[in-house]
Amino acid sequence: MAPHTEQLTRPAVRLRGLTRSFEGRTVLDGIDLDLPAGQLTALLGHSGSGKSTLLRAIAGLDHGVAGSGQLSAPERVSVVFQDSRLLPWRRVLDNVLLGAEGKDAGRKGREALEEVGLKGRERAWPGQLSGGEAQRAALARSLVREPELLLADEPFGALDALTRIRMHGLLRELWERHRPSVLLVTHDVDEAIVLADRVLVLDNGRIGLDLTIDRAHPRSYRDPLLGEYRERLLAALGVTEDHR
Ligand SMILES: Nc1ncnc2c1ncn2[C@@H]1O[C@H](COP(=O)(O)OP(=O)(O)OP(=O)(O)O)[C@@H](O)[C@H]1O
Repeated sequence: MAPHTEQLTRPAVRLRGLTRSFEGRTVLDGIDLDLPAGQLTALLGHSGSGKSTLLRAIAGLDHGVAGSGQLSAPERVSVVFQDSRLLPWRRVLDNVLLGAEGKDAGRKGREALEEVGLKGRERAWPGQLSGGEAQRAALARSLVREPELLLADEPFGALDALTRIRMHGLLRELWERHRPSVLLVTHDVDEAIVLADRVLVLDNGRIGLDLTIDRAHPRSYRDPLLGEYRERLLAALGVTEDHR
């Protein structure tokens, strides 16, 4: 393959035989996975199935955890968690700029805050933000680094239903504008279906289902054609009619 072709088709993340275990208990059991550059992928799985373990491995945040296998990921990676992790003693803009370098970092930080709808809140303290606003600031902080890969671990899990729906729109919008590869860990099947182009289910330490969601955006939660995907994902998660 010519070098430039390889460059174009090279996945952003490549895992081969990835294993991770804690105290002799295997959590990830030989995962093979490619995440193509620029794709928005969601990762579902039961509580304790290893979603965060996988995300932390890809982020390189799991030093000291026992494991093996091959893993390659881009250099510029941003991670967003369920809580915003803003430093309470720094103003919002200063939080966004933490670790950002270059003489135009300030301008980029202001632009990122404007993109997430926080223009005018640059000098606010994190304690003055609502939960949704704090997550917006966390997204702005991740954007400023212009990540090739955005890893998001249940970023909307602590938000109320209405705010969550707004944040879905924002994430999709930001993704369309910047096109990073995204791996979104979530418990919410509908969130996965509405946002992602591909949904993975982690089961018994492996990728149990790898589903392409072939519907145009923006998607509606009420789209009956999404129902079929929902059924398949719920079945893969072991949720049957009796459990609903
Ligand atoms: N640092 C650790 N030490 C010991 N065990 C751990 C550690 N981190 C994770 N585990 C265990 O590994 C398993 C997978 O945890 P992980 O947090 O990856 O699951 P998860 O799918 O993200 O769960 P949830 O959806 O509840 O957040 C769990 O049984 C957990 O107890």
